[in-house]
This record gives sequence, C-alpha cells and structure tokens, in this order.
Amino acid sequence: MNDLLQLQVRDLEVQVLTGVYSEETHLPQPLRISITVDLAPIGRFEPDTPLSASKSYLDLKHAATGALPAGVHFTLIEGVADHIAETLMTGDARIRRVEVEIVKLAIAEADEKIGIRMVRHRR
Ligand SMILES: Nc1nc2c(c(=O)[nH]1)N=C([C@H](O)[C@@H](O)CO)CN2
Repeated sequence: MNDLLQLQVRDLEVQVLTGVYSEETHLPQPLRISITVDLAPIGRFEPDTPLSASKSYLDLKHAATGALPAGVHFTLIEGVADHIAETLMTGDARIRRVEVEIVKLAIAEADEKIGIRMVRHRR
C-alpha cells in the first residue's frame, strides 16, 4: 500500500461570480469550498524537516481565493472546481490528485447542502 499525505482546507467561504440563470449572472454569491490534495510523502518527517519537503496548505486556500479570476462568471460550479484543481496541479508536479467540494450556500432552503464533489487525477 502506498503512503499518502493529504493536505486539506475545509469550509472556506468564498464569494464567486457563478450561476446558470440570469438572476445569478450579475452578483457574486457565497460558495463553501473544501479541497483535499494528495501527495506522496517523503520517507519520514523529522522535527526539523523544512516546509519544502511537503507543501503549504496555504497554497490550497490561495487556489480557492486569490487565484480565482476576478470578473469571470463561471456558469457551473464545476468550472470553479476545475480552475482550482488546475491551479494546484500546474503549480506543483508532486500533486497526484485534487478533490474539490463546493456547496452553493445561496440555494439552501433549510440546512441542506447542495453542490458538487470533483476529483481530478494527474494524467
Ligand atoms: N451540476 C450543477 N447543477 C446546477 C448548477 C451547477 O453549477 N452545477 N447550477 C445551477 C443553478 O445556478 C442554480 O444553483 C440556481 O438556483 C443549477 N444546477
């Protein structure tokens, strides 16, 4: 069985211009975004192992915030997920798999969670 290091950011609330319908196409709306990235870990992390031996989980947060293009409307939240996955994959060749979950907060009528989970593997 292969060893695995997963980095995560969970429940990040981000305002994104997204939506299929005309009433959604002008204003950003809140998405709750969670990301998991799979890496092959080094053989052992010692107390003094530097960050360069792993990957900063802050890079995941950046992919879902600052790296999203301002002013671009994503018709589907799948497009948001793919932009995040591509930012992470192109930024670090060690990443083997990216999982992005997005909940569209504005459409919940009670406490239900409506959205997607996308998994992209490096090819
Ligand atoms: N798979 C998806 N289904 C739907 C999306 C989406 O982005 N991906 N979006 C909508 C609408 O924008 C909806 O949220 C507005 O109420 C519907 N289905």
